Amino acid sequence: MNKQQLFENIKRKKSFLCVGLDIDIKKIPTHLLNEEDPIFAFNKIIVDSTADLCVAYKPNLAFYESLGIQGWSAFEKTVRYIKENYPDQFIIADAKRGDIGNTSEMYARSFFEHLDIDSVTVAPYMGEDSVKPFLVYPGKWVIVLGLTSNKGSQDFQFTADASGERLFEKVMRISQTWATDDQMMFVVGATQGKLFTDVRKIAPDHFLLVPGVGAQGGSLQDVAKYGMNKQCGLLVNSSRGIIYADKSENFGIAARAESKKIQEQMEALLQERSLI
Ligand SMILES: O=C(O)c1cc(=O)[nH]c(=O)n1[C@@H]1O[C@H](COP(=O)(O)O)[C@@H](O)[C@H]1O
Repeated sequence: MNKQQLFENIKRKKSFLCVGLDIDIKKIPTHLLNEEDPIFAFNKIIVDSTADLCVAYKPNLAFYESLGIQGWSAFEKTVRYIKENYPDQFIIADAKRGDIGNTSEMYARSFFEHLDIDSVTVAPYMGEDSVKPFLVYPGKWVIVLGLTSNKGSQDFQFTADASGERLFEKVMRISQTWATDDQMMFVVGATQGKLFTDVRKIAPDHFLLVPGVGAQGGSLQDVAKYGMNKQCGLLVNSSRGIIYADKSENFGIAARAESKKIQEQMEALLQERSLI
C-alpha cells in the first residue's frame, strides 16, 4: 500500500484509527481459554467488530512472543485473517527491530516474505545499515522511532548538540534521507502534544504512527491540531483502551463502541481540515 492509498482509505472510512492488538492472555475473558487458540479467537472478534472503523491494526510482537510458539502461531493466524478478510487494512508489526545489516535482513524476511505484513517498527539507534534491509521491499514500510510516548523519552531524545538540534530531530532528519515518505513513517507519541509542531518542521509530509491516546492519556485533539497535514498524515493507535474496554463476554461490542467514539472524533477533525 502506498501513501495515497492509505489516505484514500482514511477518507473513505473517515478514520485514521489504528487498533492495537496487544493481547495479554491474563486479561482476556476466561470463556475464551477453552478455545484451541484463545488469542486468535479474541483477535478475530476484535477485528470483526472494528474493521469498518479503522484503517490499520498493530499487533505488538512482545505480547505474542511471551507465549512462545503458541503466541507466534496466534500472531501469524491473526495477520493472515486480516489479510484475507480485510485486505484494505494496513498491518503494522510492532517489533522495534534493528541490528547489523546481516541480521536486519532476517527480520525483514520474516515480516515481509514469510508474512505479507505492510510495515514494521524499527529502532534507529544502530544507524543506516540497520534500517536499509527493510527498505528493499516495494510497497513495504519502515516505521522509525522518532519521539516516543513514554517518560523515558526525556532521557536521550531531547539531548541537544552544539547547534541546538535535539536527538529526535537528528534521527528524523537523517533517517528520511534513506527512503521516500512512501516507505518511511515515524513514531511520535500522542503524549508529546505541542511538540508535533517541531516534528512537522522536520517531516511535514510523512505519515506518523501515533500511540499514546487512551491508556497513556495523550490527546487526540492536540495530535490533530499540531500534527495533521494535507494527507492527514496520522495513524493514531489505541490498544488497551479498545481491546479491554470491557473484560466480559461483551468485549467485542465494547471495543466497537470505543472505536466508534474515536472514529467520530476523527471524522470531525478531518472535516475541520476539509480533508473529507
Ligand atoms: O512503537 C509503538 O507503537 C509505541 C511507541 C511509543 O512511543 N509508545 C507506545 O506506546 N508504543 C506502543 O503502542 C502501544 C500503546 O498501547 P496502549 O497504551 O495500550 O494504547 C503499545 O503496543 C506500545 O508498545
